[in-house]
Amino acid sequence: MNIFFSGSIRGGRDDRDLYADLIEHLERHGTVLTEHVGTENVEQTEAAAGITDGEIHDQDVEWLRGADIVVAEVTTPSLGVGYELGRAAETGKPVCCLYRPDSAHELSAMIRGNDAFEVIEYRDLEGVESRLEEFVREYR
Ligand SMILES: O=c1[nH]c(=O)n([C@H]2C[C@H](O)[C@@H](COP(=O)(O)O)O2)cc1CO
Repeated sequence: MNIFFSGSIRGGRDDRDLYADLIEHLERHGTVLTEHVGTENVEQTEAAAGITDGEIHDQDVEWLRGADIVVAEVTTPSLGVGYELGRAAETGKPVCCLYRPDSAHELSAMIRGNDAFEVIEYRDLEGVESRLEEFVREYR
């Protein structure tokens, strides 16, 4: 199973460690196409490799097309994550959005208000693992 994991990069990296943990968890169930979202210094690595924003966009959309499911951590608001979710919604792929309500960020109505998205509210990794697993198993 191919999994597209979406998480904030230029929107802010406060949750980077959590993304890495979620990706590690998801990798037990399939291939995470966007492993770099959880890695340190992702932008510096892309810049050093001479990858342009256009290439980042096109590669991302290609991975999105090849994904069976989409899992997004949406607590840190990100234009890129919102864009990916909008495109995913158009394809009808299963989308799961993970949100921590005890954060300072209110979840957008464009995410919570889309009935096609499964929104899981949680506090920490331990509290979300089994629900995430349920979601993944549903589409395996
Ligand atoms: O360097 C990047 N590489 C990359 O893959 N992305 C994709 C994956 C993330 O799920 C999403 C993050 O968007 P943003 O950078 O606007 O927070 O966009 C985004 C960037 C930077 O915008």
